[in-house]
Amino acid sequence: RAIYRIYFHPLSKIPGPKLAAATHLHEFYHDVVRGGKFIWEIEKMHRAYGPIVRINPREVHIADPSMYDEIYAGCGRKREKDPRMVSSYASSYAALATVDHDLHRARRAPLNPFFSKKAVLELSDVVQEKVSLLAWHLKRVHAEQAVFALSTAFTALTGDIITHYLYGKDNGYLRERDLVKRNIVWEILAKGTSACHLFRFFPIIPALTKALPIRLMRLVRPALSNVYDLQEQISRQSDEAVALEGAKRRTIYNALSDPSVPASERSVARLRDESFIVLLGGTESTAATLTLATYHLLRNKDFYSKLRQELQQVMPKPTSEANWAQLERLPYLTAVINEALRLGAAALRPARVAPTETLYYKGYEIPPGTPVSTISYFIHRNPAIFPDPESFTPERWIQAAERGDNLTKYLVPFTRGSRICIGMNLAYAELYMTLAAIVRRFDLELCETRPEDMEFTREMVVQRPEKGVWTLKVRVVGINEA
Ligand code: HEM
Repeated sequence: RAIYRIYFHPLSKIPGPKLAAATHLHEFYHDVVRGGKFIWEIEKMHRAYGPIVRINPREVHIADPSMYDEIYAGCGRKREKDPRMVSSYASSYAALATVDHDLHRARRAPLNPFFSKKAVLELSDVVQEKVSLLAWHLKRVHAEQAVFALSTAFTALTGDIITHYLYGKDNGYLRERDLVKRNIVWEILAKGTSACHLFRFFPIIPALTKALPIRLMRLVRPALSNVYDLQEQISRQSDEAVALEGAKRRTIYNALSDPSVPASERSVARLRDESFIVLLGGTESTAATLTLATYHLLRNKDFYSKLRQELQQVMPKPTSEANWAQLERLPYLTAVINEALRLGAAALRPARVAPTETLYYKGYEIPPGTPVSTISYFIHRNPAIFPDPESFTPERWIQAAERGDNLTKYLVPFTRGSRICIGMNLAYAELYMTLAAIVRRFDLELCETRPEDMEFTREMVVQRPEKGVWTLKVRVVGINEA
């Protein structure tokens, strides 16, 4: 089999190491055994073999932005997911994990209306309410002179916003004094995402786990109790949401269980998986981006004061409120957010499959049905596009705009095409409104946060440091009220 894969397989002409072409064990070792390290092997392969590499027996990785819109195509061109890749999400009925192009479109359709720019702007008050609660915590820890885990607070903020979208009622994470106490989502993200690579290689594990009753699973694998808690919570909240007759706002859950959705798509499994992914997807990445942005703003106080000065244009008083539509016109805030998305976005390998098209790249032919990927990390760290790529430099976006360069075409944290992140507009609203509210009013200082706590060394769908999750702690040293 290895001989066939290396010499006779349709991908045998694609450059790459023979070991990677012969066996999946190479990837298994680096991602499962070493824990999310295969991304660095891919980086080495590109250094040795150029922009197109066969990274395993069946997948091609291309680190060239000019191919991005071919791989992540939209406009009616069919793009499917790789069945082997989607099992890492352990939620096979969610749109995110749906392989087939047409079924994905059908599953995404009821969700779309909630995430258009107009819909997100109309729900600005939901975001604003949670941002105000975060401000309440900042005032509280200022009075107590306490160290504050801001990264955890961001997870509570985004978790509360997305549960409000899902069920019309938030989970109350921000209402707790101890922000971790009831936040199961935070716990799953902090401890559970390391299983993503194992699930990819052994999809039977999540499938079995879901097929068995939760009560039995609690006995078989007690270590996953937080996942079961969340599953039970989702079922409970789903029931409540349906019972919420005459709710002021239509929720995502109502839309998924609407009679206009085909009966086969209204199963408990479908609703549970979609809610689970929207909840996790809507919590982690935005909170991580807020964490990274704040970390860099605090490491360089010039960035912080420059941003505060700019914010005064739309927030004359420190307590003024501004929505995303007002804030997105501010070039420096936009540059800070772009830079945080460039450096901090999810590091997953979002493979796409063109089921009926042959793709061509520099004389190489990629047959239909081949998983092809580009990890955004490689585009975002390309020094020809972003000189000194590791440095957090908001000014690069301002200078590019002055030169008339459209640098944003290389910013792909949400991917593109038919499978682009559905929550992109909500993420932007959260990023703009939260950063603005913090920077305009609060003076913060970094504390108990080492550079290695914020370093990306492991890919677990999202970026992870060597140990645990990105952790940003601060002290509130001043509050501007006048
Ligand atoms: C900075 C914040 C965010 C980033 C960087 C991000 C990134 C991504 C990426 C890269 C994908 C594609 C994954 C793949 O191809 O396998 C994706 C999909 C998705 N994201 Fe996000 N995301 C963010 C925020 C959100 C938010 C706030 C939500 C809330 C609803 C969300 C929900 C989803 C869902 C449901 C999908 C699947 C879409 C589909 O397959 O049609 N994300 N996201």
